[in-house]
Amino acid sequence: MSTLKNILTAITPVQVQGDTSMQVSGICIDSRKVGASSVFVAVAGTAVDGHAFIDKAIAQGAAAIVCEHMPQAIAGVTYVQVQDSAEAAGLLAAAFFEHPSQEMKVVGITGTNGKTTTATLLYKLFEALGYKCGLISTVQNHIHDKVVVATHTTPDAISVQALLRQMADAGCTHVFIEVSSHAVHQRRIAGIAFAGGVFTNITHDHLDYHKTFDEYIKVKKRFFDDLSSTAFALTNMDDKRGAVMLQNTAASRNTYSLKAPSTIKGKVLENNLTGLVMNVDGHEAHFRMIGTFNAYNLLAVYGSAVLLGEDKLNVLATLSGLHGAPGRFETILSPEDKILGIVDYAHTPDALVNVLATIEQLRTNGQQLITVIGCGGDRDRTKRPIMGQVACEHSDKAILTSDNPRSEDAETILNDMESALSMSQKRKSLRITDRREAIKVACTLAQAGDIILVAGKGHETYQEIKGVKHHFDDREVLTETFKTLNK
Ligand SMILES: CC(=O)N[C@H]1[C@@H](OP(=O)(O)OP(=O)(O)OC[C@H]2O[C@@H](n3ccc(=O)[nH]c3=O)[C@H](O)[C@@H]2O)O[C@H](CO)[C@@H](O)[C@@H]1O[C@H](C)C(=O)N[C@@H](C)C(=O)N[C@H](CCC(=O)O)C(=O)O
Ligand SMILES: Nc1ncnc2c1ncn2[C@@H]1O[C@H](COP(=O)(O)OP(=O)(O)OP(=O)(O)O)[C@@H](O)[C@H]1O
Ligand SMILES: N[C@H](CCC[C@H](N)C(=O)O)C(=O)O
Ligand SMILES: [Mg+2]
Repeated sequence: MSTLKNILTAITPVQVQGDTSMQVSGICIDSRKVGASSVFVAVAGTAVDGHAFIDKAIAQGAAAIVCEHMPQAIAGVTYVQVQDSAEAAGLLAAAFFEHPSQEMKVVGITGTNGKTTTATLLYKLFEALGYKCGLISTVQNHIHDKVVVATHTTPDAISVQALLRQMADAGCTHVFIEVSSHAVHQRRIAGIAFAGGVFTNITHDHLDYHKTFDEYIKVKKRFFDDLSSTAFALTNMDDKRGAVMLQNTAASRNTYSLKAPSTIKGKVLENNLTGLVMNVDGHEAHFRMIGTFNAYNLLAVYGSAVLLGEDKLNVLATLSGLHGAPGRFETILSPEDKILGIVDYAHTPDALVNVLATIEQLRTNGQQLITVIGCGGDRDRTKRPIMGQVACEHSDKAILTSDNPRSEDAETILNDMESALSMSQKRKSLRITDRREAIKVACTLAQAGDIILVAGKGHETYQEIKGVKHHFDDREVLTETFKTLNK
């Protein structure tokens, strides 16, 4: 427990009205979770404005309210007016939890694709090197060896500080955290002292939220703009926007690439279904990760580890034996190895192009590729026609199906996916709304030697339809179907 006065030292309020000497029991951005003596921070969201719930928070026992606009009548609690309550929520939570990030080395990974893979590999690498580590990722969070369910890629400002406190108390020395663009924009990361920031890439996604690609770039860049001079920034120079990320950062500037000039240079020497052979920073190494896109993730991991002070050769030797994150290029062979199933989390046009290009490089003459793909509802609509085209263009057969329709009508999403298909692309496509059925049809069509890619959901173990999450796991469905069809 701390006093309100104590935690207020973390921010510069516009004004404070009322007593600040009381003990506070927690910081809350959701009135529904407010308990006695907690501080409610009213944040304007995308759906509603938290300021509308101030009375409810007071009725539930809030000791203080942090807000951007002072209400007309002030009742029995302390009010703290701030410029930006989302930012204040993070800073106050960091102070409430006694700045856990300052006790560890916290590295944030941002970019459209590759965050989970890079963060997970870093976590596995540093655990293998003998450190106790934390991982905050889309798939799951880890407090050393304890798994904590993940609800977001980057948790909200309060949850993330609570998680970091648990990590510091458990003796973690390093934390690897995915930093989504939503998290930067909503200031979920305010109050985290980063030891490093990594940029993977930026391509089409989330334009429903950020509206324009320029805005999306600016938000990602802000993460680097906010790094301190003691931190490192590491960027991918082969990405068009890689250099921009470093433009205004106070952190040390470091770069990696396969093509452009950079401080950490890599070269792919071999790329096949067993993994990659690369030259990394002058040393040859074999990795279990598949595809050129993973060569970038490996360089980001290697670079971060070296910038954190680890020995280069030790890093490469340890990294060599590691597998990536679940649901990323996860292979499932049918009984007797007749058909190769690949489950991948590609849910952006760029990720889909990359994974299909990787399969194209690896397949041999005569192997047919059948792709099963859907697009999520309540997310960027403009990526749907592109993903439909990409799937048809790079596959022998594309089965367009549902992903997580969420609140949307699955048929509307499929109409969007089909809307830009050319005649020849249409001829290659099938539309099967039910995802289980779509996977079954793919398995029925596949002949011995063929490849089935099931993309978009990766590690997910549910399908969200109209607010209900039904159990669904692409890997399970593929495995079961292979068995029942005896393929
Ligand atoms: C679009 C989006 O990012 N929404 C996030 C946002 O919610 P919001 O702005 O819609 O909140 P709101 O409902 O308008 O409410 C505003 C405020 O009023 C409060 N409130 C609301 C109701 C009430 O009764 N009382 C109350 O106090 C809310 O707690 C909130 O503080 O803030 C919430 C609290 O942090 C998040 O849970 C929520 O994530 C939603 C569920 C979500 O699906 N987000 C996705 C898009 C997301 O964040 N994805 C990224 C990864 C993307 C990627 O990399 O591919 C992620 O980091 O997970
Ligand atoms: N460096 C990369 N460049 C391009 N595509 C990649 C890269 N790494 C992975 N991918 C593709 O993107 C998919 C998602 O990868 P990953 O989960 O690591 O990304 P992410 O950034 O964490 O995604 P999310 O935004 O959902 O959190 C993978 O399944 C793969 O198809
Ligand atoms: N972090 C991404 C995940 C997308 C996964 C895909 N299966 C979907 O539901 O669109 C998002 O929230 O946009
Ligand atoms: Mg992720």
